[in-house]
Amino acid sequence: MDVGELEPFISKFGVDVLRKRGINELYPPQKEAVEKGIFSDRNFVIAIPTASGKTLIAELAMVHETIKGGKCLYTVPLKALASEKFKEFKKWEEIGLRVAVSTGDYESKDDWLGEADIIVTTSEKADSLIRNQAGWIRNISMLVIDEAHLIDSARRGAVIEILVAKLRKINPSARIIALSATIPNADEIAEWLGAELLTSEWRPVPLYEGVFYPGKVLRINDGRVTEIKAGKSLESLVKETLSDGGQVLIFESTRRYTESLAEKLIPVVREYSDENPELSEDILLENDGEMSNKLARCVRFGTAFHHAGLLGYQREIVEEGFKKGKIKVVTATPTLAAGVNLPARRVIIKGIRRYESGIGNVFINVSEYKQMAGRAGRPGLDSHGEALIISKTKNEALELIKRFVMGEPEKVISKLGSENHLRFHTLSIIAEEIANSEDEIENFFSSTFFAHQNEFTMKWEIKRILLQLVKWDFVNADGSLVATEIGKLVSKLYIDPLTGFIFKEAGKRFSELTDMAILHLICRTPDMELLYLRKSDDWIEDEAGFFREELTYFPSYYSAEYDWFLKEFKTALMLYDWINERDEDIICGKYGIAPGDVRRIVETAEWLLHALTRMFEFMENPMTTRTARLEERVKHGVKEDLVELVKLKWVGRKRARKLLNAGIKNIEDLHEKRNIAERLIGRRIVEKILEDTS
Ligand SMILES: Nc1ncnc2c1ncn2[C@@H]1O[C@H](COP(=O)(O)OP(=O)(O)OP(=O)(O)O)[C@@H](O)[C@H]1O
Repeated sequence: MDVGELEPFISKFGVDVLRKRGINELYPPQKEAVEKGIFSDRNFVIAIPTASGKTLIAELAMVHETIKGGKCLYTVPLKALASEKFKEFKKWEEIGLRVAVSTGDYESKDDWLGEADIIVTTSEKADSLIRNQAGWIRNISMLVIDEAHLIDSARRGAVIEILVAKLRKINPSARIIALSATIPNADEIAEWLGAELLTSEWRPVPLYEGVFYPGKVLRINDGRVTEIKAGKSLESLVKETLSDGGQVLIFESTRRYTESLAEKLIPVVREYSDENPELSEDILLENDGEMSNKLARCVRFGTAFHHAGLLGYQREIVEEGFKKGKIKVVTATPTLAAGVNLPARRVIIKGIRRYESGIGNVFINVSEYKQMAGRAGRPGLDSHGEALIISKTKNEALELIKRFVMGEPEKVISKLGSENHLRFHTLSIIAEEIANSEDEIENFFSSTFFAHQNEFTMKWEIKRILLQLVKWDFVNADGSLVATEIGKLVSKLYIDPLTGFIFKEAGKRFSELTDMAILHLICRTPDMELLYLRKSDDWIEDEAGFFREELTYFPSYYSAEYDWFLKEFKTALMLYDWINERDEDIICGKYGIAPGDVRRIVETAEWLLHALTRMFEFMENPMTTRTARLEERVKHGVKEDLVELVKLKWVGRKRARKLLNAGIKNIEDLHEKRNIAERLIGRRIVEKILEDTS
């Protein structure tokens, strides 16, 4: 179908936008979506393979919707994906559509979004906007859920269901379009949404799947296995693709393996890659610790590793470098398959097992395998993509074929039933006055996917949770259910009610706490990501003993909570080192983590300190100024005297300290003493700082 045929729905100018992007013909599933009524007022579930043009189907529907005067909300699971989609959708501004992205702080209404036609955001942010009663939410006439199969995610899935249920309450006529990977029970999701189902196996680049064992590749085509001669090692597979002008993406099970493999492949890759001195230098822009240096060395010679320990800007450099062909091989943990669009001609799955504590090595899910394999093949560049699982022997290879290549992905199962999700969302629907009786709460949950999948009622769970919320003073149950003022605040802050309760109790009991005690307090909440305890972490106990008198809680050595407490304390101690300007590399070594972990935990701590400050403020606790100051220090990882300087982009804690020691306190000083600054932190960095502040 020529895109010209879309003119009645997206206007002539809309068609021009498509053509400018090089899109002249619709892909078969896109054509089917048009024929099935994507421009009608029906809901849709679109479950088709990766890169087969799902996003474009939603874009067309949204453009049509906004031309009709509607307003669209496009939700994604990750902040990084929101920016990616925002950049893509901005092309529609050419025809006058207003596109916006919002992933910022919770507890804001973002009123400026009222002006936008298409808003891209994470599911959590969308839910928080509803909680903060953003008026424009009522005008949303279309909700697009990207990666809807993530309803299955234990941590992030529940909010997707809640979002749908809330939007249906607020605006029953709003359309819903769910985009999903291919899953066996897409029909169940479609039934739940009362939606038209579109499934297809079509791919823009054909995908060959297979298994490698030394000397052979077994390729599966239409259920038949063909033996193909191959080299003896993973290196030979990489060489083969590179010598043919392709790129390789390799999945490994742990971060450590991705790093050592990327390094090991340098001698193979450098034969086929130009050196990338600038990219390599850029990797060290904000951090020059051990991991960053390792990555810089790899990137210089055309390989890279990609995992959650990298800093955000380093991940971007790797992704862009790979897309531009400067990086030929990326070794990644499975998180990359779920999040980023980074196709390669050959995908190699080396880590087909994952370590589960208490169980040992287990196979990954078939759906995870399919996500990874689906990354093979770059549209327009490769005639086909190839996904290969690495095995040691022919027997193992045959087993892997049966299990993964021929296997069916797992069904999507709702995770809303767990107590923490129910507690979190029950308070919110009471606070937002969506429900004010037990029956109404039950009725609300009955419109979720969980209720669609499960016959039993949630009556008893809801009763139990209500008792708890009343006991914590977040809900008043005299007559109809009403959220108390502090209960409303907890809901708007987007924290678990249990976190709210811990903060409230601390606010009642204490009017003076040390930095360490406050950091430990936030680490006691269920919203905090805790560090693991390693066998070599005996020293944590000694350190905890040292701070014993300051802490708000210190269980007995014999209690069941003691080990958990040590994890909380270890995390708090890491934050304490961070705000006292301990070297980041030393922190990483001391706690067994990478810079990306430090930043992730810091970001969570910052958010929780903000929530704590808001609650203390509400309770008129005198520690409010102290917790607010601590929030700033945690954000930048500095002692108090550096807070101003680190607000400049590219000025981290180390650079700021060097500058301050030389008497440079702000941007004016930097201009004045540019020569000194360049000597201290490097010419390129100073240039970047001045560029970004001019
Ligand atoms: N009809 C088309 N003709 C040419 N290119 C297209 C067409 N439709 C989509 N594309 C391009 O194909 C690429 C992948 O499309 P898109 O991102 O929509 O796939 P997707 O199914 O949403 O992928 P994912 O599963 O990763 O979310 C994009 O670069 C997009 O611009």
